[in-house]
Amino acid sequence: SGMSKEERILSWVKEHAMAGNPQSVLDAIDYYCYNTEWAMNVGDIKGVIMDRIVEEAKPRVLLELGTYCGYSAIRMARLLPPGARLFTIEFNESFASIASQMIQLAGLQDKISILKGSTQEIIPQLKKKHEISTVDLVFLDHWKDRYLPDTQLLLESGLLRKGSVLLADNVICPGAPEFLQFVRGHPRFQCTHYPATVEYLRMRDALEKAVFLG
Ligand SMILES: O=C(c1ccccc1)c1ccc(O)c(O)c1[N+](=O)[O-]
Ligand SMILES: [Mg+2]
Repeated sequence: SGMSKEERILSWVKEHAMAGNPQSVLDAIDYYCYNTEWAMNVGDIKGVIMDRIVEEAKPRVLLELGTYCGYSAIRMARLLPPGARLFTIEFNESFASIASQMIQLAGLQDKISILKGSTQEIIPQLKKKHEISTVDLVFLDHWKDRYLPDTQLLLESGLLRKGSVLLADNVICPGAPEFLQFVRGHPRFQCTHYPATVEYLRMRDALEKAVFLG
């Protein structure tokens, strides 16, 4: 009974953002989560680091693991040129519904496709079902113990090409130690660590970028 936290965030955004203005949607989510209720959006501090990495990589096919309310999908898609596409996988039905409405409000529904289901079932289907050859950038932000198995699945599925960028949230907090050890020790990944803070808090966190060398 009653609204979920994610529904409360969505109604705040509907009241305070401007339709068709992605930045105003991001700002409204961040304002609510700084001032009213914490939520696990990547946020503005790590978001600015993400912006730079996406702008440098100029990806045309993006994959996100863990949509939640759509904040990071909107953050990345707002930077993309016409024709670029972002596919985002979400297991939780209510999160997917909230995200769909956020993305609609941002006016980015033509760039973003929400794929409902688990990463382990959807990743192997991407080539056939969504006519994807390889992905240029992957943002990992789902359950932290899935970062490593899903990275291995991406490799096995032939979805990474020379220069594909893996960008992982929360490698410090909550942490993804097995993923970090794997990519940092792997001869075909070039890793960069971006220290930051947990969204809306002062606690330390970081993004890790791992570029596949082919
Ligand atoms: O796991 C949590 C978590 C753990 C405990 C309590 C609340 C959230 C979390 C925290 C910050 C994140 O950026 C994030 O992506 C997640 N997550 O669930 O994927
Ligand atoms: Mg996160």
